[in-house]
Amino acid sequence: MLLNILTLKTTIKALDLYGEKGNKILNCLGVALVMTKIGVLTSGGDAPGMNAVIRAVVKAASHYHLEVMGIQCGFQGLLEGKIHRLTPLEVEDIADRGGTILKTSRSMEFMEEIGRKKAVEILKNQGINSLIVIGGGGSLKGAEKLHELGIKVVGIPGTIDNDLAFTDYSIGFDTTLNTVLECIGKIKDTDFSHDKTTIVEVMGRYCGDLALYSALAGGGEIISTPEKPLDVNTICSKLRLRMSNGKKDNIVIVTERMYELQDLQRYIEEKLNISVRTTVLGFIQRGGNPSAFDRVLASNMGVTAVELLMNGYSGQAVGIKENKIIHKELGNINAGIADKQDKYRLLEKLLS
Ligand SMILES: Nc1ncnc2c1ncn2[C@@H]1O[C@H](COP(=O)(O)OP(=O)(O)O)[C@@H](O)[C@H]1O
Ligand SMILES: O=P(O)(O)OC[C@H]1O[C@](O)(COP(=O)(O)O)[C@@H](O)[C@@H]1O
Ligand SMILES: [Mg+2]
Repeated sequence: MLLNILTLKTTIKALDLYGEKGNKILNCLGVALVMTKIGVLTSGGDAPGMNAVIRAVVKAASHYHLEVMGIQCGFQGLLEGKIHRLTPLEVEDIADRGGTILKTSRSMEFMEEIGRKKAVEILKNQGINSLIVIGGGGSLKGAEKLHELGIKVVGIPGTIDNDLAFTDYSIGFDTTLNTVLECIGKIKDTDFSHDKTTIVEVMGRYCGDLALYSALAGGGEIISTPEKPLDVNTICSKLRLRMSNGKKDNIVIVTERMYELQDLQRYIEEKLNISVRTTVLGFIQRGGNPSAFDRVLASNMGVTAVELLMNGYSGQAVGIKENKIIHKELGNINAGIADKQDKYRLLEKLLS
């Protein structure tokens, strides 16, 4: 009997019937499914659109007659066995909600090999043989390590930072960009009224995309990013030039972690003899309803991840390149932040 099941499974795979049809055939014969339970977790900083991915995963799995187990609080929750079944009904109305219904964490315990081995044991005990990890670069590194330990894993980029070179967009980036632009628009109203200059600090960790795309969208005139940092004197000379051209209210967008903001503000005030204010946008940037773009992207990536697992893939990350959904080996994605020279060149033309 066992031999027959194995033969049947091999035939199903060879005929590319893995997935819905394959499971149905096995189901009819009363045989264990090819892939029964998929685990899903969100990890690292939350990002708008993570819920839309969870919905897509559960809905797609249900479409293919598979079960999804939601793992709460990221890798840490996995280590603590916080696992429950996610039904399609539970995820019916979550696509428009910010944050993550599964909650998330940064786990030190999972950084250690011993922690990861414990995680594998817990997954096996729960009968979870496939896992979808939604998170940023660190989370996808963790996913890769689980794959190396024998778990079938697919990663989905979910981070507001957009700091993963293998994909043009990570889920959450578009929503956050829109939030940044909305906030800057409000700051501009008051800056204009007072002929004031404001330094706006945006998130991004070590990636300047939120600052860069904000400026491209008309949100700010001077930007300083980890990829193209400006020293304080260059910021002052750019501001001086703009003021001599008659522009008295100016926005300077900087990526977090680059400056002591109080020092930067004081330096500009003293050097140019103007009044400067600083606004750190902070966690406002991470919350809020996901944009339509993020929701559609999330749906696309969530369904793709389920189908990849059904087709026997593991150790893959789903991404989007030139408007096409792609997948790439997790081991090959962490090459750092994408080169955005073309975008910086575009910006130069918009600011002159
Ligand atoms: N090199 C790594 N090996 C294993 N797990 C990792 C690694 N880097 C990060 N992780 C796990 O992923 C979690 C989230 O990573 P972090 O970098 O904080 O956020 P993000 O994934 O959103 O970029 C970490 O707290 C840790 O549990
Ligand atoms: O939530 P924390 O731990 O304060 O971390 C703040 C960091 O998280 C982010 O908001 C998102 O980063 P990740 O997606 O890599 O977790 C960064 O922009 C920021 O530097
Ligand atoms: Mg990150």
